[in-house]
Amino acid sequence: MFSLQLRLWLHPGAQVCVVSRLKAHRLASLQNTVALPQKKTQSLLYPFSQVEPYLDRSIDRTQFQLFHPSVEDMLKAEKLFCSSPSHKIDYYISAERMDHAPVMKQPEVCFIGRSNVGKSSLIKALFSLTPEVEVRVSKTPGHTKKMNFFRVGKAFTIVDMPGYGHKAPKDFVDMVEPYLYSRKNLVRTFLLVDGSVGLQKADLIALEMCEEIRRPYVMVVTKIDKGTRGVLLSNLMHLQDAVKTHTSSCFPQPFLLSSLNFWGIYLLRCFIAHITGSITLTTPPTNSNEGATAHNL
Ligand SMILES: Nc1nc2c(ncn2[C@@H]2O[C@H](COP(=O)(O)OP(=O)(O)OP(=O)(O)O)[C@@H](O)[C@H]2O)c(=O)[nH]1
Ligand SMILES: [Mg+2]
Repeated sequence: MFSLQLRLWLHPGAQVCVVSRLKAHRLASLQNTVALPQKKTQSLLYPFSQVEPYLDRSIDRTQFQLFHPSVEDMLKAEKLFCSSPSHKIDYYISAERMDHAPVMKQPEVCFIGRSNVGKSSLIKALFSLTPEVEVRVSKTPGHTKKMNFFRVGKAFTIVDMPGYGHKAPKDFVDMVEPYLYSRKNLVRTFLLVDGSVGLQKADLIALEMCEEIRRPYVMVVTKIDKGTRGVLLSNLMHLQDAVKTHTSSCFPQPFLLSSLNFWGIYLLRCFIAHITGSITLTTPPTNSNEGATAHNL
């Protein structure tokens, strides 16, 4: 543990992160978490470890841990989320319609889900090492009204989408569907589901839409800090069942996350860095599906 910390300080680029970190949440950086007790670090880095002991023995754990990078790989990914003069992270532009969306060559990932599910909060947590990048969140559903594009240097773009369902913008479908169908550089869609309430009717419609589009997408279970563990487990099992029986383009591993506590943020940073072809993993993925990068999609 100690030697890892030492190596971190010797890591090139660490300086840049330190400056941004002064203002950021103390858990925003993986470098701070390695000093925590092992169990706490484990649940921050691999949140599935929080629910795993409560799963029935008959349940296969493999699908929950297909993407299970090393701490070194997560550190490599984290560097991408630190802004520097040669690697600028910024809010770029907002678009109300697909034909207003900027043409970009970098691989892109987008976040969709019901209004209030925590899309903007998740992006804010991803960018917490660069607090000067403003991502607006609100407890009022329907807050994000446009597609907001954030550039991560020359590596990739992250798009925050308006939510569907309650108080969704009227033009939600006209805005988001054409984007999901035709955006050329889109390498992955992240479909967020609230872990404290589970799959809702609107989520099932979104799932169906993603299946129709037939582009790779990934489920993210948000707000795992909220509600009881029993409720989370039952919602997770239901979701896994839906993914198994009703999907063919969905990555079998759901990403468990709390933007509030930073659980799962490091893992997701690493996954994004991997699928956009921005890092090479030292530990090869165990499943060919998620081994696909921006270059071979
Ligand atoms: N407990 C808890 N609350 C969260 C989490 N993520 C987001 N929230 C809260 O959920 C509310 C909605 O968050 P947003 O990130 O604005 O949700 P959104 O999906 O972007 O919503 P729209 O822009 O309206 O579509 C805010 O009050 C957040 O503080 C989480 O991981 N845990
Ligand atoms: Mg939002």
